[in-house]
Amino acid sequence: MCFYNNYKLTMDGPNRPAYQLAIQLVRIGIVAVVTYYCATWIISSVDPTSKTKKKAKRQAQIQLKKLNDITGQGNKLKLSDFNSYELMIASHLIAPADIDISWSDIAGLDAVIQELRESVVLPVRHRDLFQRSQLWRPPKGVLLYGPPGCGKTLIAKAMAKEAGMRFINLDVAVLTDKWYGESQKLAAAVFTLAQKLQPCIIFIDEIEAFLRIRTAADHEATAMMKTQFMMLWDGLLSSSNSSVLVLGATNRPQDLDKAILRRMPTQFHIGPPLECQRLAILQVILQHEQLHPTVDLKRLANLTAGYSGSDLRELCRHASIYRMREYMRNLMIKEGNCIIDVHLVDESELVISMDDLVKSLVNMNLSKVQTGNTYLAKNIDLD
Ligand SMILES: Nc1ncnc2c1ncn2[C@@H]1O[C@H](COP(=O)(O)OP(=O)(O)OP(=O)(O)O)[C@@H](O)[C@H]1O
Repeated sequence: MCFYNNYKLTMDGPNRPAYQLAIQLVRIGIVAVVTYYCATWIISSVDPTSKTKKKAKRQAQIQLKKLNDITGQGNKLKLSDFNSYELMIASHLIAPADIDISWSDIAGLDAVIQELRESVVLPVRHRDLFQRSQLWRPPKGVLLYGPPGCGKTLIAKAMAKEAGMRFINLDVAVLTDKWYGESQKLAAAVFTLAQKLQPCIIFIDEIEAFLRIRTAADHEATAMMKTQFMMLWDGLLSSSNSSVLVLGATNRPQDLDKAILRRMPTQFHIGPPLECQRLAILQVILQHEQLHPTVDLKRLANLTAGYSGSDLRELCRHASIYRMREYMRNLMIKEGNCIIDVHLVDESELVISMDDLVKSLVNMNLSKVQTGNTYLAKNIDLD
């Protein structure tokens, strides 16, 4: 008993503070973990971008998986290789296999296509050969400029597809995050992501909205972001082994900062289509449609001076809808309000006629005149 008491005294004596200390440490640990999770939860519920970030992460996951499905085993991309800013940008990623545009979908721009194939696509596809000379390397910046709806986005996508390049369709609104500091991190992420994914195109539509001439009225954060964007771009320019291309499209090249124009030495004007180009565009748009023998595309091309490719597409779409509506109207008169069996649809009655196209043209001209776009008001001889 005496021995036990002595033992307890000696063991409890020195051990007691250590035991207390251990208890304290465990308590501190628990409080730290609880505080961390509470703080994270509060920050994420207060941060209005947290939902967007989660959504972007999910989207990025899908896109990266798609890329992995077509990449070799050794080059698999892992979600953990990217930080949260890169994932925000990766949600705007398009894999070449997902691009449904090829050169054959673009009409009337053969000279531009030829030049882009030789200056950008070939050096990317035959990298080893073109690495031999500094002067053969593809440009790091290309600018497509011209009026809206004339094929700039089509060219960008077809180029990415043919060159097998990953395509970041940069949504500038993502970069202009109102949370100070975020914009710069996102701008940096655009380039680090592109480097990780190369060969890669960073496509910036309406680039003038983002990189317009710097003025004293610029917000400090915007000015810093622009400067940083240019610095990162310079890093790209000085790197000899990166296959990243910044491709900008604009309707207002005069609004672009001179420093940006200097970084995009290869520039192409995609102008309003001429008559022969309009004919080629109409042929491409209507290539899979059934046309009545009365359809005269040459005449239509002549009547559509001032129309962009996008206007021509709208014209054909409306004509096709008129045909469909007329068919439905006649059917309703004949059959009453019944559900139509698609197998019994008489295809010959859905053939687009010249009258449908001219009717669509007259209506479009009218709406253009009403909206002040009078250059399209060409008198149409309906006979
Ligand atoms: N050269 C063309 N060949 C075939 N289709 C064309 C052509 N140009 C335009 N189109 C049609 O017009 C649509 C819009 O073209 P696109 O988006 O490339 O224009 P854009 O120049 O990028 O316009 P924006 O400046 O408004 O972005 C295309 O989806 C296509 O249907």
